[in-house]
Amino acid sequence: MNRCPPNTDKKALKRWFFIDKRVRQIFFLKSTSLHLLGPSVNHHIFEVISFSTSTKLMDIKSNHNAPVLTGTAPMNKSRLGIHSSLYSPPGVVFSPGRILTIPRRKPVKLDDVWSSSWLDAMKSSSPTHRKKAKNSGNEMASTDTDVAYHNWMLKYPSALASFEQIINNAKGKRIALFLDYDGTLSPIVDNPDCAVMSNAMRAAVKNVAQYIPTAIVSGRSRDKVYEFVGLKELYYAGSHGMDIMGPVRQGSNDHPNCIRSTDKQGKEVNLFQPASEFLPMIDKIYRSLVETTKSIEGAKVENNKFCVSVHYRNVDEKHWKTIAQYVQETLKDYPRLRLTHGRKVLEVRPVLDWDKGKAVEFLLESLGLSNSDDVLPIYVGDDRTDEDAFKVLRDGNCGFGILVSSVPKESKAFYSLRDPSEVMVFLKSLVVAKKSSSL
Ligand SMILES: O=P(O)(O)OC[C@H]1O[C@H](O[C@H]2O[C@H](CO)[C@@H](O)[C@H](O)[C@H]2O)[C@H](O)[C@@H](O)[C@@H]1O
Repeated sequence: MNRCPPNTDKKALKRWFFIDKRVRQIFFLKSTSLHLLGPSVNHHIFEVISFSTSTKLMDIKSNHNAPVLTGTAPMNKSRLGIHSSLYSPPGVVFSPGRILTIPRRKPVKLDDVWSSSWLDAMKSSSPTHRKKAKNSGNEMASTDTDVAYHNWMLKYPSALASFEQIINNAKGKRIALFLDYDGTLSPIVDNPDCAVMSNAMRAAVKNVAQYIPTAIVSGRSRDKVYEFVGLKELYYAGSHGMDIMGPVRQGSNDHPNCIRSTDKQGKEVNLFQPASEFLPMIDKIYRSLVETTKSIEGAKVENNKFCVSVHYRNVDEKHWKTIAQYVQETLKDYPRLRLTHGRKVLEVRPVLDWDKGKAVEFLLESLGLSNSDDVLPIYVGDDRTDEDAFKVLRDGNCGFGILVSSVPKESKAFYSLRDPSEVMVFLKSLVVAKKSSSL
């Protein structure tokens, strides 16, 4: 059943057909062979389907012409942390006769598959890359991108447009605010050393921290992010939450890796470093990665104390595969380290059950704000590592995440903000609400 919306002009008609075609293709894949393709493809499909309007999905779901799956299924990429994209998985062909064909491939070495999977992830973790890819196909003009973003916002409403709702939910509750740094408080820039925060943003963060307990939770080393933010009114968690400096609270934080320390102002604090035993290993792999990637123009390796970032933002795309291979080779000697993907960055970190979500729980406990119905934690972040925090809040049904993104992304957040400038408006609005006693 392929019903077209009535009274549409030519341009809208073309757009509708494109979206409809895309959703139908995906639905055929979903309805027949999802289990054969593995969780990463499942995620991919979920993401694409979230763009469609419910009316279109209803039309499509009523189509029972099941396709036939032939060929071999691609490798399950989920264990490599592959992110979904808006496009069909490479190698999957949708034939006009509704027969889904996955081409047979020559047997390949596992290593080759791994590096090409890494490459896929590197490409899909770059929103600008995805945008270029769409436009180069001439299938999706900018208006269509806008339509996609608009549809996405139905699922992740703007935290500014929904501000009144947020305030109503927060009435009578104590808010705790968690802020990611790069891409949230400072715009993404080519040189990670130059990701400074504007004075206006600094003032907004300082202001909000006067009314609401506020912590920065970053992938950067704690020292580095403190250098950028420079506000003593906040709590800081660096290295994706593996280095937390929080308040001292009697009877809490009795974790084995928690020690009393003093901050830069001489105040007594709790220092929690669950990955401290990895320090020599991280230092070693940092030096190896600097060495192995030095021949690749634009590559930059950053030591984030308990994790290492390998940046490829300034590397020509034709060398991305080489970077992936080098990092993969180096990691082979370190089974206790793993890799995650960020925004044009490969993140090497300890195999440890600790992430930004755990850091948020830890800080809430330190602040005496855990297990309390009258606390509303809000986490604002833009990256995949922030998803761990969004998930903790969503699953615990205790607060919510706000995803900062100018492109549609599947997320565990509840709300969205387009970019750091909207984050700043949101922070200022919280202050106004606090001052006017609306909160
Ligand atoms: O958790 P975050 O505070 O968001 O830190 C994540 C990574 O952010 C930085 O890299 C990103 O921002 C850079 C500056 O805009 C950009 O050049 C880079 O491409 C991005 O990936 C930081 O340099 C990394 O160490 C952090 O892990």
